[in-house]
Amino acid sequence: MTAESDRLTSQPERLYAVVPCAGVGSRAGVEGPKQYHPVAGRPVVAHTLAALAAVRRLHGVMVVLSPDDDRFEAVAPAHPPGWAVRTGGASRADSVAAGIRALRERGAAPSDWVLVHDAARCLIQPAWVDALIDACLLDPVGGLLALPVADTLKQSDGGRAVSTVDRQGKWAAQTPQMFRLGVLADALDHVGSAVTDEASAIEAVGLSPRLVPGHFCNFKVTWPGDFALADQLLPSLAGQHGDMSR
Ligand SMILES: Nc1ccn([C@@H]2O[C@H](COP(=O)(O)OP(=O)(O)OP(=O)(O)O)[C@@H](O)[C@H]2O)c(=O)n1
Ligand SMILES: C[C@](O)(CO)[C@H](O)COP(=O)(O)O
Repeated sequence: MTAESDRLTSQPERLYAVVPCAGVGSRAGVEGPKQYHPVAGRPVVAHTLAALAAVRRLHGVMVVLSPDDDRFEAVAPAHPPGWAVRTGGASRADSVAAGIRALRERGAAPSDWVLVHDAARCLIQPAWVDALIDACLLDPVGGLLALPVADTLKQSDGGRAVSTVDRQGKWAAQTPQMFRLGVLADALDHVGSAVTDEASAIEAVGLSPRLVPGHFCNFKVTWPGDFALADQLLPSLAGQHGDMSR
């Protein structure tokens, strides 16, 4: 750990990140898992980890890899030993639960905060993570970066629009998503593997996560065209860390 994180050990509650990095990227159309595909000169996950490493309030970043991952160490040689585990599961929720268990084994407490961030959201900027922390640190539940839906929403059937869905009050969830470690662990245990984000698990136990406006560039690399878009955006984002506006 760094001198900065040593200083933080005197704080009653610590903040940790869990980075699920065990997916296969079946929609991305590239060879191998998309988190290792290069964008702007580095693998996707290397950008993600560099941004999180610059968030000074994070005490540690736990990366969850697939059991057969043989690329991580070469891609992130500076990542602290013991802070990457090969216990990723069949679903994202399983991988996140494994990351939380690994944090517990390294001394994290139920009252500590955990910020879960997709390895595949490689455009994340430290200032956006800090904005989430600032908004959630005093919140009784925690919350997530998200964007109000800007487009008209269609319900489809067989490739045709059959109705228009009211977009009022609808937000698109991003990551990081920040909750108390113990509450999140129990919620994930309660809902099982099928939920696609942490907020879903928290909602399922009757709590309402805070929605913190994110940035449209914080998209998840999902489709083949997303690599080229990330390539173009990453260099220009690096210079404007403080700007959450669009
Ligand atoms: N079993 C899984 C599935 C996903 N993830 C991670 O969760 C994040 C978001 O998931 P997604 O974009 O759906 O990744 P993939 O499952 O890799 O992609 P796809 O659904 O296209 O196969 C990614 O960083 C991915 O590596 C994970 O750790 N474990
Ligand atoms: C967590 C997430 O990135 C929020 O948008 C998303 O839910 C992941 O979903 P996926 O089904 O793994 O793509």
